[in-house]
This record gives sequence, structure tokens and C-alpha cells, in this order.
Amino acid sequence: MAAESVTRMSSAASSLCNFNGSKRSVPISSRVNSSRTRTRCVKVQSLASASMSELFGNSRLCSYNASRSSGLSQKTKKNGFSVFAMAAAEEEKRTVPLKDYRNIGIMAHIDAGKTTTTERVLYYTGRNYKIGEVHEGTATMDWMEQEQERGITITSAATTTFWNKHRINIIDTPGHVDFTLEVERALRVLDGAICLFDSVAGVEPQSETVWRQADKYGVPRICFVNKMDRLGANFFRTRDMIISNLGAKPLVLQIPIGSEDTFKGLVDLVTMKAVVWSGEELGAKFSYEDIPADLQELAEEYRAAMIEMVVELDDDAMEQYLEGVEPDEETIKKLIRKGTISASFVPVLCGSAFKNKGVQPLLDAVVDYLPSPVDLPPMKGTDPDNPELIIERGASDDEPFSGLAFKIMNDSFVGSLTFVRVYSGKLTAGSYVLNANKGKKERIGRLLEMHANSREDVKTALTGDIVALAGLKDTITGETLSDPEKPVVLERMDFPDPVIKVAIEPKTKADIDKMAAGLIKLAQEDPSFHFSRDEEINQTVIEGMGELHLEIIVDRLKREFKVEANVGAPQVNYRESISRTAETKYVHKKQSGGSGQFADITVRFEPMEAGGGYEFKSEIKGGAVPKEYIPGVMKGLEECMSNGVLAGFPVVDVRAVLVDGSYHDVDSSVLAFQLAARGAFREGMRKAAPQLLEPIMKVEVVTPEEHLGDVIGDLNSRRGQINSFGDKPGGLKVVDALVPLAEMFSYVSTLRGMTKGRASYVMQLAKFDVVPQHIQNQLATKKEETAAA
Ligand SMILES: Nc1nc2c(ncn2[C@@H]2O[C@H](COP(=O)(O)OP(=O)(O)OP(=O)(O)O)[C@@H](O)[C@H]2O)c(=O)[nH]1
Repeated sequence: MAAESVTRMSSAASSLCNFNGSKRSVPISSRVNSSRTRTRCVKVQSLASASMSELFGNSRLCSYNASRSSGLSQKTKKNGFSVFAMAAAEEEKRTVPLKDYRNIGIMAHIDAGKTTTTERVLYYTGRNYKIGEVHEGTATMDWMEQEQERGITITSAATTTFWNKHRINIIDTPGHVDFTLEVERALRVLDGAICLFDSVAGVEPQSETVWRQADKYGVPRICFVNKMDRLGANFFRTRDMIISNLGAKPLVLQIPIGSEDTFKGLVDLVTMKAVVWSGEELGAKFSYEDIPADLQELAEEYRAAMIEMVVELDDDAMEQYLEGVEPDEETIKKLIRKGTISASFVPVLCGSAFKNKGVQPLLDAVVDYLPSPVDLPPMKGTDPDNPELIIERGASDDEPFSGLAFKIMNDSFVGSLTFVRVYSGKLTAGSYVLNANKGKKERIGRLLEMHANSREDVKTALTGDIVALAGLKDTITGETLSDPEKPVVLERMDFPDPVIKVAIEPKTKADIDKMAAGLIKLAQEDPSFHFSRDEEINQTVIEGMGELHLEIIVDRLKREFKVEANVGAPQVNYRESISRTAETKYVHKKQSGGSGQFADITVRFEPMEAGGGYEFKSEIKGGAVPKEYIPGVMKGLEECMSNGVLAGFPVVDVRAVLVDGSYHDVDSSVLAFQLAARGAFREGMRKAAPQLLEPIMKVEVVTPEEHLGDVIGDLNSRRGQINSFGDKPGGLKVVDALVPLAEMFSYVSTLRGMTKGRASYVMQLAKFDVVPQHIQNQLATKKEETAAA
């Protein structure tokens, strides 16, 4: 396990040499965020028609990111992706009842076997004739070149398949934390999930992250303890970790027969039958047998525990059980389904995807226990004209159409593809829908059913389907498409803000336009990737969720857009905030010959709790500042929020309250109030004890014991705070620490050198915390130097 992870991180690190600027380093200037520059956001809707010179030409700095340009608040995070389904080409005819739909995702820690399991599912459901193996680079779901080369999943791939007359739409999601956004996209539009665990490692850090994400979206799930064939496999330890690490209530439905190289099947506790596979090759047959004598007692014990948990959900069943009557199989299944959907417990199954054992019972469990769209509460949305008015859309073809765009993918054949989950009503090729967020109509050109990297044209999408739409012009990730006559805005997805950035420049000047075009396309696909350009200092900066994320972006620029680029050293995306409330009065007054400028405002700056983003409030009474000038104040403040007073980083967790002011009948204008707001920002933020915040990563290092001392010493030297030590199977030690991201660049090569490649690590964002004063001073000095240069 450790060796596998190290290999993977190493490959990322080797190409990161470019990032570290061994050949040609491009320095990042803090002027990108300096208050002397102006940001011009390029609207998504204008991208299709805008030329590069329009995009980059005269502006000193232009930045692009889908969420901001669509007017989303900066504090929002997350988003989604997925699949689709689609009945036969016959228009509007439903061939699969909605109750037989399962929109599911497979999620787990990196390497737990998501792609391998999905490939088996496709094989056993008859979708693939030939199995793709991750380690051979032939997995159907990992269709990007980078995915096949590295053996990891980067984008969510999606496919539709059938099992026992049920339509199952599956999404394979990445486990690496840099692509966590893809998991969020999936969760936003899924109805249920399979959570995979590696039975050797048990519950790993990223499994915890995805578990919490699934909690956030209330996604019912079942657990599959995979890799039961591996040395050190332990089903029951994993079950215990589901309780201790995830705080969940596991409902064990199967126990393994054998483990490691003796793993041959499982005992199904619902039917009390052994399910035994005759071999481990693809397509190996299984048979139902009597429970092996040595497992009988254990099976009875776990079945009794299972029955006790399920009868709690039904008074009649409980009463009978207390009288000594066990529920029948049908009732047990009904109650397991009820408890899974209400998240009273999580069914736990086991198997080995790689050795082709346990996949068919897993599919049965998906059908039996995970919800269909009709099992879930209606989708909630709001009236676009009145955000206070809540509108519900039930899962039915007869309801007005509503759907959520959750992923944009650039496709070399069709152009831009927008993935939409249909929540209600139906969608027909050639019709018009309303983008309810923007109030614009969109024509539905082609409707496509996607199968990993292939596609089929269909005419209609029905409730519960996930389809890709070709040719939408204005819609971006997170927006709602709805019936133009019955508009609704569904709850949108949040997008995480990038935590690192690097400067990038094309190797040849001629490639500047090509690079810009590529970056625009990539940013449209991925809302956690941003870029900006400062013409004045001739620099483009790309921002993302981690080194691997940006490395893949640079790699895609090269492969898909044929742009070779030099890349600078990675830098942290700091944030600025304030630590106390402060009020400031600012008067903007100018008299130069003709009409003058006058605006007087008093603004109170208040700290908000972490994740609060930025808020503006007006407490103006009696027209001290007339209504028509308030947008000027808002605009002035909003402009400043991307350039903090300390070192020019974005400002977060601040509420600005306009409390008082005055105006002049002739000399006041929106512009005057906008300029006054900028002055108030500069003065007010300084009074409010500004502070710099940095991303702090939760780092888990797994190392052989003999290197433990070195690993800890090194983490300490990186301003790390060691939280705990523990043991892992195979005599390995695990160290949990909190370390600033700024200290973690290129950690993989240090770790590899220190432990001869025998240790591995994973990290994920834990929080933002105040930067120590001496580092704040260094960053502020750097900003001043750059500004003076
Ligand atoms: N022994 C064993 N190996 C497995 C099993 N399932 C998957 N693997 C192997 O584990 C490795 C990772 O499998 P993947 O299917 O790529 O895992 P993943 O969760 O999709 O990985 P990411 O997409 O990178 O997060 C591959 O080498 C698989 O062959 C299993 O049941 N037993």
C-alpha cells in the first residue's frame, strides 16, 4: 500500500521539477493582487464571441473563473458532476419506471479500488465485453490520457448500466484530495453512494473526507470492504473503524469466508447462505452453499445483531421479534432499505473487485437498499424573482422541467458538453429551456447519453436521467435549467477556492493566444481552477487545489492545446481577514473647476466566522445616503475585497456595514460613493487589526518505524504540529500532523529521500489559520518591493 502510494506521488513529483523552476523559473509577483491593478472579469457568456485581445488585450489584469463571473458569491464552495441515463430513442416513452432508477457514485480514499470495482460492475452488467485494468491503463472509466498513464482517476467518469431491470447510473470519482471538487459535484446530484474501503488500510483520511461530504449532502450509502484478498486484509477491523473514525452505525450484512489468499466468498446474513466463487478469473461463477461449519456461530451472532438493528425501525416487527418471531426475508430487506435511506445505519458488504468476488451481491444491494429518485424528498428551489419564495419539484415526468448543470466538459468532437441531472419533468432535443440563474433561454441542441468516453444521441431526457447537452451557450456549473413558464432556481453548488498558484508562460510568444484559449476552456470545465493575467507585468497566474491539480492542468495545456509552458514555483494563496470590529468615516471630496465630487460614508467592518466570505449590509436611515448611491458603495468595497491591505491577498470573513453618510445635491454621484468606499476600505481595514491567514493541511504520513524519528523531525522543521501517532498493519507507523501548506511543497521528494521511498503521505485542507507575524512581515515587504519595482 505504502509503496503503491509513493510510486504515485513520485510520478507527480518528478514532473513537478518544472514547477520548481529548475530550468526557468517564473517568479510570481504579488502585484497580481496589488491594489494598483484592476480586475476585469471575463463573463462566461461572452467567451464564445470574445477574441483574445478582447479578453486580454487592453486590460492590465483580467481574471477568469466561472463562479465569480456568474455572480456567485466568493464564499461559496463545492459543486458536482455525474452521469446520465436515457431510455430508448423513442420520444417521451419511459421504459424504466422511475422507482427502478439508481443514481449512484462510488467514493473512497485514493487507490481503494473505485475504478476496478466500476469496471467489474460494467462487465457483470454486460456493458463491457472486455475488462479494463487500471494497472494496464485500459480502464474504461479512466479515459483521460493522464488517468491511464498514472493509474488514477482525475475527472469523474460516468456510465449507465442495468441490473435486474433497474437502471443504474454510476459515477466513478477521484480519491486524490486535489480533485475533491469532482466528488462534491457527484454528491450534489447523486441519490446514493457506495463507499469503498481497502480492507488492509481500513478507513483512510480521504475516506473520512468523502464520508463527511456525503453527510453534508445527506446521501444514503452502503459500504464495500474491498481487497479482501490482500495480505493483511481484515473485515472486522474495518467495520470497527467505520464506528470509531466515521461515527457511523454499520449494519453488517455479509461476513467473509476466508481472507487474504484464502478468501473465497461470503456469508449472506439475510438469506443465511454462503456465496462461494469457483475461481478468481473474470466471470468466475458463484454458487449458493451451506454456511461453512466454522463460520456458523459467527454468522448467527452477526445475523442476530443485524435483525435487532432493523426491527427497531418497525413497531410490529419489533413486537414480533420480542415474542421470538424473526421477520421474513422480504421484511428484513424492506427494513434494511428503510434504515439505509433514512441513514439510521449503513449496510456493510465485502469482497475483492480485483479477484472478481462480491461484485454481484454488491449490485443486488444497490438495487435493494439505495434509493430511487422517488424515495427522496422533493427538490427545493426558489423563485428567480423572489428568492424568499420556496418552490418544490417532485420527482415526476409530469412536473415542470427542472435540472441542474453540474459539469462542463470540453469534447474534441462535440465541443462543450454540459452535464445535467433532470430532477423533474422532461427535456427534449430542439426545445428551449430557461437558465433560471441568468434569466436567459438556452436551446437544447443535442442530448447525449454518455458512456465513459463514448456517447449516444437521444431525443428525450426524463426525470432521474443524467444527460450531456451539446451547444449550451450561457450555462455554467451549478446553474439551474428550468421550464421557461415555471422557472425555479435549485440550490446551487459551492466551489472551493484555490489554495495554491503558480506563474505560467508559454515557451514561445506565438502561443500566448493559444494558451489563453486553453486556460479559458479548462476553467470552464473546472470551477476549482482559476487563472488571471496581468498585462502590465506580462504574467499569467494559474490557481488550483494542489500541486498535482496544477500539474495536470499544465499537462493538458500541452496535450490538448499544444502549448508548451514554463512554470514557476508554487505559491500559497493566502487570505486576509480582520480580528476586531472597527468603524471609519471617509469623505471623498474633489473640486476641480466644473462640477465636483462629494461622498461621505461611515462604514463598520466586522469579523465573521471562518467560511463567512464577504457580506455587505446597509443600516442607512432617513436617506442619509440616497438609495441610488448605495450600489456605488457596494461596488467600491467589493472591488477592494480581492486586494487586502496587508499583502494584496483576497479578503475573507468580513462584513461591511454602511451605517451613516451624507451627500451633496449637485456634486454627489455613484462614482463618488464608489471612490469613498475604496478609501473607507483602506482606512477601516487597517483599524480592524488585519491579519494574514494561510491554509493548514492535515497530513498523514505512513512510514516504517526506523524512519519515524526523521519524519517527525522534518515535520517539526516545517512548522508542523504533531497530533497523534499510531500503528498500521505491516509494522508501519502513522503520524498525523497539521502543517502549513507553504511548508509542504515538494514534500514528496524529501520524504522519498528520507525513507528510501518506503513512506507515503496524504494531505488535505484542514483550516485557514493566522500566519506567524515574522512571515506576515516578509510577505508585506515582498509586496512593497514588487510594487516599487
Ligand atoms: N489485491 C487487490 N487489488 C485491488 C483490488 N481492487 C483494486 N485493486 C488494485 O488497487 C489499485 C488501485 O485501484 P483503482 O481501481 O485504480 O483505485 P481507485 O480507487 O479508482 O484509485 P483513484 O481513482 O486513483 O483514487 C490497482 O492496482 C488495482 O488493481 C482488490 O480487490 N484486490
